[in-house]
Amino acid sequence: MPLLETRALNKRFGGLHVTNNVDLVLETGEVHCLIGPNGAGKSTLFRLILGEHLPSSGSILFGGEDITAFKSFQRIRRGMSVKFQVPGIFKALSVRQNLEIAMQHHYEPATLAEEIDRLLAFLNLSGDARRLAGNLSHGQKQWLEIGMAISLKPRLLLLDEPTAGMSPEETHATGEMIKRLNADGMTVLAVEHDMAFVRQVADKVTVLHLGKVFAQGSIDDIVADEEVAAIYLGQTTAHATAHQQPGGLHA
Ligand SMILES: Nc1ncnc2c1ncn2[C@@H]1O[C@H](COP(=O)(O)OP(=O)(O)OP(=O)(O)O)[C@@H](O)[C@H]1O
Repeated sequence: MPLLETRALNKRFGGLHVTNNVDLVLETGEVHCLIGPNGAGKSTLFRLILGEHLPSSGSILFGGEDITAFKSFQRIRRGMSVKFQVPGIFKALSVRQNLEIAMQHHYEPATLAEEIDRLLAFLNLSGDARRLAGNLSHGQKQWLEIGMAISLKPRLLLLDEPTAGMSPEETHATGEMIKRLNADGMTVLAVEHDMAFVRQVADKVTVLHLGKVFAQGSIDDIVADEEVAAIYLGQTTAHATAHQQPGGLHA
C-alpha cells in the first residue's frame, strides 16, 4: 500500500491554478524527489500534504486514511514530519537543548539522554552538543533541523530543499544521512534542486511544471527526457523562461 497518495489534487489562489490535478503516489520505503523550475508549485504541494493549505479539490491519503481535512498536528501525530528551508532552531540554546525540546515529552527521562547521544552521533554533531545552535555552520544548522524533524521517528519525512546553501561535501553527507534513515525504514519526500543529490538519494523523481506532474521516473529517465530538459532551459513557456533555474538539470 502506498504511504502517501494525492488524488486529483487542486489548489487555486484566486485565478492562479498552482496545483493542477496532481496524482502523486509515494510507496512505503522509497526516497522520492520532487523537482521542477521555480514557481512550478513544489512548495505549495508540500504545504498541501502537510495541511498548511487546504486543497480546492481532490484528496490526500496517508497510510490509507483520508487526511484531506486534517489539521497539521493531526498529520504529524500520524507520523509525518517536515524540515522547512528556513531553520526553526533555537539559536540561543545549545545543540543538545534543541534536541531536548523536540524530544522531552516523548521519551522517558531515563532514556532521553541516550537517545539524544545517538541522534547527535548520527548528525555528526557529537562534538558540538554544548555549542549554541546559532554558532553552528550553515550545514550543521540544517543537520540539527533534520535531527529535530526525525527525533520522533516519523514514517514520512518531508524535506524542503535540504541542501540549499550547502557545500558539495555537506550535500553529500546529507545524502548519506537520508540513505541511512531510509535503510532504517523511513519514507522520504524531498523538494530539491541539486541534481547530484537527487542522483545520490532518489528511487523515484517527479517533475512538476506549471502545477502539473510533467514527468515521473528514475533519475536516468528524467535526465534523458528532452521535454524535461526543455522546461529547465525555459524553452517551452514564457513562465519557465522568467523563472530560469540556476544550475540546470544535469549534475
Ligand atoms: N499563498 C499564496 N498566494 C498566492 N499565490 C501563491 C501562494 N503561494 C504560492 N503562490 C504562487 O504559486 C506559484 C507556485 O509557487 P510555489 O512556491 O509552490 O512554487 P515552487 O515550485 O515551490 O517554487 P520555488 O522553487 O521558487 O520555491 C507561484 O506563482 C507563487 O507565486
